[in-house]
Amino acid sequence: MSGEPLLDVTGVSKRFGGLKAVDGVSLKVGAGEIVSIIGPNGAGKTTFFNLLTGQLRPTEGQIRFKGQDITRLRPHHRARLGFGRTFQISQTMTSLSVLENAMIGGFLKLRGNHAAAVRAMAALDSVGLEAKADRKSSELTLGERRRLEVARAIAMEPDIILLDEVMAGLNETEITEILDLVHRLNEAGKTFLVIEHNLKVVRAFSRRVVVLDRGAMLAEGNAEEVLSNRAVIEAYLGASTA
Ligand SMILES: Nc1ncnc2c1ncn2[C@@H]1O[C@H](COP(=O)(O)OP(=O)(O)OP(=O)(O)O)[C@@H](O)[C@H]1O
Repeated sequence: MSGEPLLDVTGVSKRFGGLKAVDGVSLKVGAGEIVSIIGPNGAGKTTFFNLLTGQLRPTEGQIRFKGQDITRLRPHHRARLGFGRTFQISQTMTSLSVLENAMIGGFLKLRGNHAAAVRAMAALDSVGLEAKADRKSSELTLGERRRLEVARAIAMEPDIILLDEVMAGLNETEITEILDLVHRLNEAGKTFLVIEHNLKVVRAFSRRVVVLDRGAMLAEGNAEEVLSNRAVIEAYLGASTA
């Protein structure tokens, strides 16, 4: 990573009562990287994402983005600065059209339906869903719905996109489609931080992997190094497998 990192997290913790869900995590992400975050259930991955996007405030630590301290900024301010994330398409959103769903991302930065629709169409085009823009989202397959979630994040025109288990429940073909999509967007300059359970996907996704265990960073490095690390195997797959 040369120069100032895009995202610079220093000693961030989050306490829920007696539980330290995130415990002193530091992480730098450079522009153009794809970094995967793995770890057992309850390791603190989603809590860490929520600290980054502002849904939660850290108990300790600092988060800098594009050189600015954003630790106390609200989620919509962070989104305007260039943070995008996927959110699952909820039941109520499936009654909206594919285009309307994608427009939700555009509204964050733009005023007016027309501007948001133009940007949303461009986002749908980049995920290969432009031909389905007028369909109800409920008509989409699960794989298409995940691509729509990515389109909604892209419509926010973010610098960094946080993907929270976008592969869950997808078949091999759909996983390959999303992998190709992320790599294409990455080549076009987007940075990704990805929570992923499927280790085959993690290997295909990224050169750099971060492992969280009980809130703390257990290991960090390239995928092969990290996934063959004994402490990681024990934490992630259980001591018997190590
Ligand atoms: N709002 C909350 N209040 C209290 N405890 C919470 C809250 N959110 C998360 N936790 C706890 O914090 C810990 C970390 O949870 P988190 O969801 O971040 O883990 P995770 O690594 O994303 O897990 P999974 O892989 O199962 O999604 C868990 O013990 C969880 O029960």
